[in-house]
Amino acid sequence: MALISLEHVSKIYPKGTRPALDDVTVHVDRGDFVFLVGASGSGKTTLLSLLLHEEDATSGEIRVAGNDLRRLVNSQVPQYRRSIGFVFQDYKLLNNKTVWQNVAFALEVIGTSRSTIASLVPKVLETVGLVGKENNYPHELSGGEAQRVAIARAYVNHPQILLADEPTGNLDPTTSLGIMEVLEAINRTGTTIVMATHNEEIVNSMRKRVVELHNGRIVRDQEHGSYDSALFFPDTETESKSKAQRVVAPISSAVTGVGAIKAVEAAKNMPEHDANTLHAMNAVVEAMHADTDEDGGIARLAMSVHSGRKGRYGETFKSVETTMTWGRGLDVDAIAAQGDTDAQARHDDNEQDDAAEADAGQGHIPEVDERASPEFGASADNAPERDVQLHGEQIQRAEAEPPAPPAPPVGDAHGARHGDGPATGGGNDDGEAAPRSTGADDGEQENSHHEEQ
Ligand SMILES: Nc1ncnc2c1ncn2[C@@H]1O[C@H](COP(=O)(O)OP(=O)(O)OP(=O)(O)O)[C@@H](O)[C@H]1O
Repeated sequence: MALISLEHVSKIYPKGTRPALDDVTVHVDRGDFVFLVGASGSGKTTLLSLLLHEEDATSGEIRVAGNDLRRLVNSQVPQYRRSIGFVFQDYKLLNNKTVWQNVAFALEVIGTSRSTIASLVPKVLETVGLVGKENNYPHELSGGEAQRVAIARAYVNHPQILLADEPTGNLDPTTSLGIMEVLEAINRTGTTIVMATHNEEIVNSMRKRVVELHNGRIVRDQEHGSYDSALFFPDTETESKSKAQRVVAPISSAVTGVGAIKAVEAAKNMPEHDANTLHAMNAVVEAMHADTDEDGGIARLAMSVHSGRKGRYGETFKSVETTMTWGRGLDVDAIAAQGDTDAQARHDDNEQDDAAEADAGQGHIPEVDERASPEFGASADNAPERDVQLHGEQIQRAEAEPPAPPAPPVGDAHGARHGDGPATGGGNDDGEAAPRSTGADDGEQENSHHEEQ
């Protein structure tokens, strides 16, 4: 039985001109790690919002851990959300609380005893590499540290599902690597992760399952996908280099040096659930120490980061300020001002180019990287035209034409592969009581995930 199951789900917002999600069928098994990719506006956040029950589907059926979300009454929603951890691009930390208090708060709101909180919080902070930052307030943290607090808070009660919406969207590549290591370790302990991302390099390196949305429809569901398979292995030389990288596998982490946790003693005298959570936390620590990067995803990502990959991926590793044009946390005014400056610079350049072309007698052909630069937007919509792989078919996108129309959704086909039919009955599908918290209902988060921190 799938842990998460969407059957013919559509979502039309009141002011929407088209469905944000259009007949989406997808199943996620327990323990999966799924990347949700797609251009801005393709429906990734909407899908996560439906899973969190922040929004209701217009039609279709959603079941999460045995809960039929259509039948969830308001009073059940907080309890439901406690079985799901979520992490957002802009962290959503409580600004008037320290790192320690932010994580502790997620436990306080579900009635965890003080002694258990006192035991758990240091361990989860150790797990995510934040020892020494316990008393810092959010404004005294780097972006990577803030995101690790958010992950600690989302994970402190060991949810069976972790949803992440662009968790590395505001972070530089090296910091993102540390975040991915933590998420990977959490996933290895059995937590199912669904992560929406625009980050090509992460998706390409990790080679987890990739579900791609286009205009609200699923156009790709690939077991070990990349952001764009045709791009990632454009030729055999690149592929063989990649294989060589996998053998080297050095891991540089922002979260190494975490000490092993002696769980057994600490778990004595704890309520059963708290003890389970502590054990789960230890499992994450062990997973990170075990260095069992079995499929080499973290190693590949580390190699990409440290090699400062150039060429087609060059834009990915420019500084975050110049690449993350989709980032919600960016200063729009500054970008607009920069745009004016850039426009003037382009105007000046064009005048020079025109003069040069007149001399040379040939047209100006823009470089690929130039068109992918921030002035054009680095989103998939504006990415350089290229061959794309949809449903195993090679589709040639014509230069300067709009993106190819979406292929028919593959949700049904995938459902046949993953689907076990809709869950029946209430409660978790494994018969366990739902884990109690993730900080999902910690007041600030419940309001809206568009809220500014
Ligand atoms: N509250 C809303 N009301 C009306 N339309 C909405 C609302 N939220 C999202 N939409 C629309 O639904 C579509 C899908 O948006 P969504 O935020 O899910 O996309 P996304 O893939 O997450 O995009 P991004 O990568 O930019 O975050 C878009 O056309 C968007 O304008």
